Amino acid sequence: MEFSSPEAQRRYAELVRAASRAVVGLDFDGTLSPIVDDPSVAHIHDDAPGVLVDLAVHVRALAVVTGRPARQVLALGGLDEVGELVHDAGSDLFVFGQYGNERWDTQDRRVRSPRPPHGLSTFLLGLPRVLREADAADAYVEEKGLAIAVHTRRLADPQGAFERLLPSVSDLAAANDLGVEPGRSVIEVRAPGMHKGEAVRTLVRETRAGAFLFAGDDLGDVEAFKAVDDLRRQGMPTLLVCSASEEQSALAELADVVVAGPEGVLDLLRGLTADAASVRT
Ligand SMILES: O=P(O)(O)OC[C@H]1O[C@H](O[C@H]2O[C@H](CO)[C@@H](O)[C@H](O)[C@H]2O)[C@H](O)[C@@H](O)[C@@H]1O
Repeated sequence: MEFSSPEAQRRYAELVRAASRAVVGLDFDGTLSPIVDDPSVAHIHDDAPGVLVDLAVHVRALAVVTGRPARQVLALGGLDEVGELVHDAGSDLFVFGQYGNERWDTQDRRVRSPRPPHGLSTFLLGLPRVLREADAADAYVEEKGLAIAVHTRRLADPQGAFERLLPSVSDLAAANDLGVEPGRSVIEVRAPGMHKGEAVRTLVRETRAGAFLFAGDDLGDVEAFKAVDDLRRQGMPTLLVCSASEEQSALAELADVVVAGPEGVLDLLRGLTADAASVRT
């Protein structure tokens, strides 16, 4: 684990001392789940359920905060079962899906979801022309109910296709009152307004968190990082963790700790569990 500064190392020690009041917020793709070509089979890392349940004994709550639909991440992560074990350990598991538009938690156990934004069906009708004109007709289009994600990872030139598509997909989104969320070989189109930072604020309010760790890997996590940074400025012990990849470096500059992908995230959480246990005894 590589701290960005001595200050960051001190922040980790503060978080350990405040662990019993801490919420641990985790992105899914690229953080709990290794990146794969086909988004429909991006299962949680094999070790993650056990690591989360072990950590649950020491913290106030765990949360998965993702761009995925909540039902899909519950399935890919086996999070219903993880939630039962987390609950048995005396903690709670929250799932914020679609960048905070959907939610599920171990108290309620139902997915709460708003209606899809009005412009989404018109956007979808115009999308094939935009894909053809950007020479990306074979891009994979993931329909997520509240959003549409255009994936370039499986094209011959993923980055080139991404760059050709971003302006025209953004124009079509704006014409339908929608916003864009660029990510790792993906451009997501969804209603503007909600983001992962709002999920962080909701978690703090509902759990009365006294400390916060957030781990993410992509641009969609920047708002969560900003919300946690606000908490830090108010005096709360916090830690920002970047699950590093060669594809995206934006979060590394903002993080206290940079770790090597999901394996590194799980190692950090194992360390936090051990350190929090030693503080309790
Ligand atoms: O907020 P996240 O949990 O990081 O989810 C963001 C989007 O991730 C997914 O796409 C990414 O993961 C795929 C599977 O590993 C990969 O093929 C793709 O290139 C990545 O961008 C997902 O498909 C989206 O729906 C999520 O919103």
